[in-house]
Amino acid sequence: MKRLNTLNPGFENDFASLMADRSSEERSVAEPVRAILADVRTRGDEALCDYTARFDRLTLSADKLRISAEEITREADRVPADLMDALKTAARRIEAFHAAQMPKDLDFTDDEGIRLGMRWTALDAVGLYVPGGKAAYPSSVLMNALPARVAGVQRVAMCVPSPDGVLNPLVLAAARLCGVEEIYRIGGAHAVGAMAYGTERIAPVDRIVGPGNAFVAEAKRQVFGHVGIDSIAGPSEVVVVADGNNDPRLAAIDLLAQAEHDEQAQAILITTDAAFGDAVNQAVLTELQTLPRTAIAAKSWADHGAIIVVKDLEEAARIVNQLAPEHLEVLLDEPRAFSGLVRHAGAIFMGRYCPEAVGDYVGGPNHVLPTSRTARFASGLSVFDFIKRTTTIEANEAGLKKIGPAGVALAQAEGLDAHALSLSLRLDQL
Ligand SMILES: NC(=O)c1ccc[n+]([C@@H]2O[C@H](COP(=O)([O-])OP(=O)(O)OC[C@H]3O[C@@H](n4cnc5c(N)ncnc54)[C@H](O)[C@@H]3O)[C@@H](O)[C@H]2O)c1
Ligand SMILES: N[C@H](CO)Cc1c[nH]c[nH+]1
Ligand SMILES: [Zn+2]
Repeated sequence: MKRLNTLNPGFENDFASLMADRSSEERSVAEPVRAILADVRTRGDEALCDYTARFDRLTLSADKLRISAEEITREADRVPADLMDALKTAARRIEAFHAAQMPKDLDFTDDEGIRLGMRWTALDAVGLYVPGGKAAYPSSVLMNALPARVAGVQRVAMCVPSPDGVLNPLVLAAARLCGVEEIYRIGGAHAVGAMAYGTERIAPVDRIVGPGNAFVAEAKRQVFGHVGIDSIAGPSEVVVVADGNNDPRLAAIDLLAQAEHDEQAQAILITTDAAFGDAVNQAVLTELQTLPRTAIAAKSWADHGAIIVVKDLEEAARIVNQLAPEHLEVLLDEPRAFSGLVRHAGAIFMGRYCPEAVGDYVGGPNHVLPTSRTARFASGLSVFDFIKRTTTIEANEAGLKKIGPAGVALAQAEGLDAHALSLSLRLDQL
């Protein structure tokens, strides 16, 4: 864990190295991922089976890549009723929030008599990545699949690894709840490659969405352009902004809630109170002694964790904006005022009773969020990742007469004579 204090002379250097930390890790997986993607493109299903044996310890033949309808039913039926109720509560809230996002088409005639429009169309085929290496993520099934369903996507395929061949009943129950039937038991970069390029058994999709580890995030980055992606939603991150008026244990647990996802996850505390920072660190070390996922969380905290002491909340906000974290938790009396200063964060959790875990499961907004400072330009998953726009222009003689001559002038200025003629020949007929 790094300790930083904005009053220390070396602060700028320390902070720069904290920010560089994320990108150096991404660079280290770029070459292995490139090789995996190239191999999947060349050898298709055979490569998928080889990588699944190597990384997930599961020997497969190509005809077993897809999880059968019988397996889905068998596993999903094993989920106890109370857990199904929890899943339905989450699904209801997530679906309602995403339904509220759906935009309206535009259709109007402007002052010059031209009818203009913009209509939204759902994508034909999307691929959902649901992580499953170090933990199972039924919640990510809901977060991926429900916006796709709300948007009206026709074909929804899903990849989820099953380490050692073990299927997760709740993951399959969540898929069934969302109407997802095309599910492949593969993960990692090779699953992303399969959905992007297609193989003998897996038809390619138009866009790949969903979170994953560094290999998955890098694979999505590399297939972008061939297919669309939502964002770089890699190893989890949280920045907790807290004054000294908090329970150090709660702040510590909130940091560990992200650290326990992955050794590469990053949890950062920013505080105006140095003594509180020390107390939180002590509480982290205490909690690590009993948390079941200690090995992962302790490595994340040791390698990527940080406590930054700032002189005031304005300084805290400036640092948050530079970090552009996936999640920002604001443990202050006036969280709304502070969040007004924040321009770059995937999602903000406001108030002492709104830990980030609310958003992971039952808040409603999506938990698939941009990491590695990409919240400077990217947003969390939403219905907008499953729809696209087409604009329309409709002009009659009167309209063309009004706006056509300006078009002719601009076409001639660009030296594009056929463009100019396309307009002027029609104008000449009027
Ligand atoms: N940003 C978000 O929105 C968000 C949401 C949920 C989870 N997450 C993150 O998703 C990740 C989930 O990671 P996970 O590991 O549990 O599941 P995962 O499915 O993302 O990754 C597991 C797969 O990675 C591949 N893999 C493992 N080691 C490899 C290697 N050395 N070379 C190539 N491929 C390899 C394997 O195929 C394995 O099945 C965590 O980092 C978590 O923080 C992010
Ligand atoms: N915090 C993760 C996003 O970084 C999402 C998640 C799912 N389950 C638990 N947490
Ligand atoms: Zn989480």
